[in-house]
Amino acid sequence: MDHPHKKPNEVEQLKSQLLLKVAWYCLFLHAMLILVFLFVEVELLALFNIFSVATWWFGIKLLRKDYLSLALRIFSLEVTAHSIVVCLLIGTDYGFQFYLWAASCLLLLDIQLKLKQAVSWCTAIIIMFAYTYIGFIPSPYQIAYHEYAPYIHFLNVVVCGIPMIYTIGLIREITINQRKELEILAAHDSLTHLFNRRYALGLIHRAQQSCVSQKTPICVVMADIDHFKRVNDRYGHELGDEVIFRVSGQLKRHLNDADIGVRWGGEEFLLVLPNCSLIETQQRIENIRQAVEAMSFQADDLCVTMSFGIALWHPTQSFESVLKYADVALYNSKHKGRNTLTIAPESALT
Ligand SMILES: Nc1nc2c(ncn2[C@@H]2O[C@H](COP(=O)(O)OP(=O)(O)OP(=O)(O)O)[C@@H](O)[C@H]2O)c(=O)[nH]1
Repeated sequence: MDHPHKKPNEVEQLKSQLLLKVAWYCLFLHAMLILVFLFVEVELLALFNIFSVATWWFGIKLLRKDYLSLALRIFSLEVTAHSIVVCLLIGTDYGFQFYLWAASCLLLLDIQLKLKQAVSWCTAIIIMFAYTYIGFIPSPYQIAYHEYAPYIHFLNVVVCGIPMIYTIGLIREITINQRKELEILAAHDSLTHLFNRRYALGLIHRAQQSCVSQKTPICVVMADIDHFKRVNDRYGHELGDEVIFRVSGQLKRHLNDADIGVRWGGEEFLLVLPNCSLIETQQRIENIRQAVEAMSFQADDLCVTMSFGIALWHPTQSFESVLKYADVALYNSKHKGRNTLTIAPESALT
């Protein structure tokens, strides 16, 4: 069984890789801080930073083993505890309280944490940040080189700002990518990557309107793989799927950018060819027919052919009517013995 903290998908993998870089950056930062605190003679904090380096090291190990959520919680806890301890010891002059903002960002990246929980924790951390200005001064420590406090403060704000910008940027990137993926999934058939029926209807409508306004022809083609049931029965469903996939590949190869290729049903396809006359359509479909017939498969004796029904879409016709004409023409192709194309007689109307 999967560990509840184990990452589930590709997005999380990307997040994990990027976080690994941040974790290394933090590990080196804490290692540097050991020297800084020794230099300013706050040995207790130097000691705490050794503990921090060990925590980041452990977190990196967790990330490498794909325990992203657990690693994020440990990082966030470390950053929170560290900021509070530092502020308790040396006050807020040095700006270490800003690491509490970075801790919140880390928590927000943990998608296994429910939004309510994440927001509650982050709110608590930010309240703690605000409280450091009231309750954590004056500093009990007399620090050497106190005059450098504003510069360290400045540096800390910059260093903390990076994870914040980074987190928001990462969330933005993930959201954009996921939206693109969803759009593609919603528009396409998963086996053939042709448009699915529901999405294609809008495209077809727009293409037809554009052809009507430009007074250019548009053709509708129904295409169906011949005796496909036999392919499934004889060679199995898996090879049947491969046939559908390869046939779709041939269709796509012969379509232009403006054309619309749709998986209309199981082994049935709809092609809409804007700005294409009946003669041109006939020629292009004949090329597809020949290309499909010429395909070879692992099973040597398997020969795949397709039948087509072509209809010219007159501006006054509805989509339903032209589809019916193309469908009847396809039926006629099947009736004629298959592996052929038929033009709907209604196409001759002007
Ligand atoms: N492998 C596979 N088979 C499918 C898929 N979708 C539909 N089918 C099968 O396609 C077959 C279609 O058969 P029919 O409609 O009888 O038509 P046909 O055998 O192609 O005969 P004709 O159209 O008359 O040449 C059915 O057996 C369906 O189960 C699919 O996605 N994958």
